[in-house]
Amino acid sequence: MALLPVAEAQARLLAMAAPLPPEETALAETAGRWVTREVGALRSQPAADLSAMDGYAIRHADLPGPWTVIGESAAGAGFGGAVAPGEAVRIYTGAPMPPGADCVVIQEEVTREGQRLTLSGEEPGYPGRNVRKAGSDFSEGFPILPTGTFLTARHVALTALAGHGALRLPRRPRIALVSTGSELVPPGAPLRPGQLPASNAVMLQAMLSGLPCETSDCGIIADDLATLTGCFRDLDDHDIIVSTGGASVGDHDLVKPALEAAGGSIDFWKIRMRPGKPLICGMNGKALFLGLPGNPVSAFVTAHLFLLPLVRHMAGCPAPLPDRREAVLGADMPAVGGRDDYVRAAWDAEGRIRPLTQQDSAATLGLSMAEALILRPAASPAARAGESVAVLPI
Ligand SMILES: Nc1nc2c(c(=O)[nH]1)N[C@H]1C(S)=C(S)[C@@H](COP(=O)(O)OP(=O)(O)OC[C@H]3O[C@@H](n4cnc5c(N)ncnc54)[C@H](O)[C@@H]3O)O[C@H]1N2
Ligand code: MOO
Repeated sequence: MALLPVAEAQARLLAMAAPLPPEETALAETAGRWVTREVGALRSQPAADLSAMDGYAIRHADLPGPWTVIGESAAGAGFGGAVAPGEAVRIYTGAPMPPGADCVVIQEEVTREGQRLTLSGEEPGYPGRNVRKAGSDFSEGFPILPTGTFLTARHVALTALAGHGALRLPRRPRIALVSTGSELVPPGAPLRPGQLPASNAVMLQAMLSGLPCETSDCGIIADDLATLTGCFRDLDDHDIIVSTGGASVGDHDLVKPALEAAGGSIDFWKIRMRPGKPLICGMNGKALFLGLPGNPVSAFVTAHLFLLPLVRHMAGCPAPLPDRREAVLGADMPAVGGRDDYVRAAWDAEGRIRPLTQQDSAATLGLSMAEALILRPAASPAARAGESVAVLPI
């Protein structure tokens, strides 16, 4: 069977899903999610001309004073009247400018005796000095969050000031993680000969932890067709089912037959990549199904290239594929075989990218040291240090 190119497999996977329907999301829950419909300001900010400093609101034309203080304007409680020639209003940062006044002299530059105010230092240089004009940040109706915005703490502040208490954002996908393999036991559990701690589910949970999704670990399922089939059947209320292990061609690799026996379907299997070739993609009821290879490095690389983009896509991200950039190679690399090679690599002191020595797809120590994957397309000739290569930061 011909292996599917990575880009084609990614496109097919993303085409199988759409951003999930929106739900009302409290502002405190919006960071790390994407806006799928432009959001406009419900109010102008500031709503009125406000003082930017603590001092006295005056008319610039009255400089250099003196003035008679006729009242006070504090944030939340403005001055009821207007400022006439020769008058000043005590004012605080964030308080509304009284009508008639057009600038603020800061309190450090004036001397006050009773209601009499005189300039003792520097005058405000121009009309409008120390005043925030109404709408100078943004005006009502302004599109503060264009479609596709990735929401950060900065956007949350903006959105609150624009009058919103919540946003309608795609619901977070619910993801079920299934570790297949009769040899596996939970991390930290006692091991009998031949047993192995299951690392993939905790790794995937860590990879997904920064993304808007809900992850549940459905535990370890033995390599038994009936058990695995029952497990997959029970999970079709999730948005994404992710299994690890059992994706290849051995007699105990049961994910494909179990998915089919559960009523699911396979869309594609086997990708032109190393590691990660046996990746399975299909549907199980309404759930998207990703069968990642069991080898920890293969599971990591396929999750980086397929699972995380799928989650971002369902969460409304307009460009869900992993970041990719050019870097200078710090060491020679051999010619590449028939699959795109995702080589675990780290930056050297000169800022060049160097492949790590240990490239086995079961070697987690090498994976832990990697800072990026060098992408070497299938059939590439040998590359020399100093050449430019494509790199995916991880
Ligand atoms: N004859 C062939 N053999 C293999 C092929 C092939 O094309 N023909 N493909 C190889 C490739 S490439 C990969 S990758 C592996 C992956 O196969 P599976 O997805 O079926 O993985 P398993 O056999 O179940 O496990 C592989 C390896 O990883 C360990 N494992 C499994 N799950 C976990 C887990 N949750 N945590 C930690 N380690 C796990 C498992 O014990 C095995 O050692 O197949 C090649 N074979
Ligand atoms: O594709 Mo496998 O993931 O080489 O080990």
